[in-house]
Amino acid sequence: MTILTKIIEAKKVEVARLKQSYKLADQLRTTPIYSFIERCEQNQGLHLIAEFKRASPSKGIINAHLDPVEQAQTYQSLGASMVSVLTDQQFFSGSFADLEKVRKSVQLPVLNKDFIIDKIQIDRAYRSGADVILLIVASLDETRLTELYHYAKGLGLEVLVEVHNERELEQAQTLGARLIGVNNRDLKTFEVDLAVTERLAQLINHDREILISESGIQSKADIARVKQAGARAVLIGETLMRATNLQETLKNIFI
Ligand SMILES: O=C(O)c1ccccc1NCC(=O)[C@H](O)[C@H](O)COP(=O)(O)O
Repeated sequence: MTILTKIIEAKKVEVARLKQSYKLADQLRTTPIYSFIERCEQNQGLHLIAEFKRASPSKGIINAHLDPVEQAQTYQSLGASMVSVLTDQQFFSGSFADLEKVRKSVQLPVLNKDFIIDKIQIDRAYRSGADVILLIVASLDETRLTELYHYAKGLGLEVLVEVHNERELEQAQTLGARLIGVNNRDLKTFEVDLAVTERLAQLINHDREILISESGIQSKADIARVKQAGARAVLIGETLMRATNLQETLKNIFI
């Protein structure tokens, strides 16, 4: 069983529990939706999506001690255009409490990084203050992907559709997705290869689609490479979570 399959199996259990316990009326959204797409349209430069991620299946514990609010505020002060928050507990040591705290502490779009397979998770993301949700093409059949995509859009959320190969990219494009995340990490083998961004970038309609290069970005050379390929944003987690001096790290790698 691949790690993605394991995560999705665990999500099915989580969703079943959520359906028993989560009442929509419990928590209404009061914050406005911050648009990441508008930011990209207003500023043609390369955007940073900075991630809060304590742990991951490929790396184990990355940094268990950081405070999500301090980290997110530092990301904001250093010029990030969006903060990504992992909310999966079992595999990434994240939580919706992290997301809610981050939402309250920054004036930036917040991406809910999770493995969404059901509308109820979108309701929870929306009510927790997320502005953008992630849909991973590899983890959904076409009908469910389409249903979840339109459901989220109907709530006013933006949707980052994540792909790793040509077939998945075609599905994202058929949906009409504007935010397309190319994951450089193969979620079956954990192998990271920036050539995935370079390859798929050639198939992107750069006039309408916003290409986000995700995972494995560690250096100025990596950023230059994906930018050269046509990426409009980079999503960086581990490199920022391990940095002892975030300002220095970003100065050194971000162009
Ligand atoms: O990071 C993992 O090990 C992982 C494993 C299985 C599914 C998803 C996984 N990561 C989620 C992500 O998309 C990354 O956190 C994100 O792209 C940032 O990557 P990085 O900069 O390499 O931390």
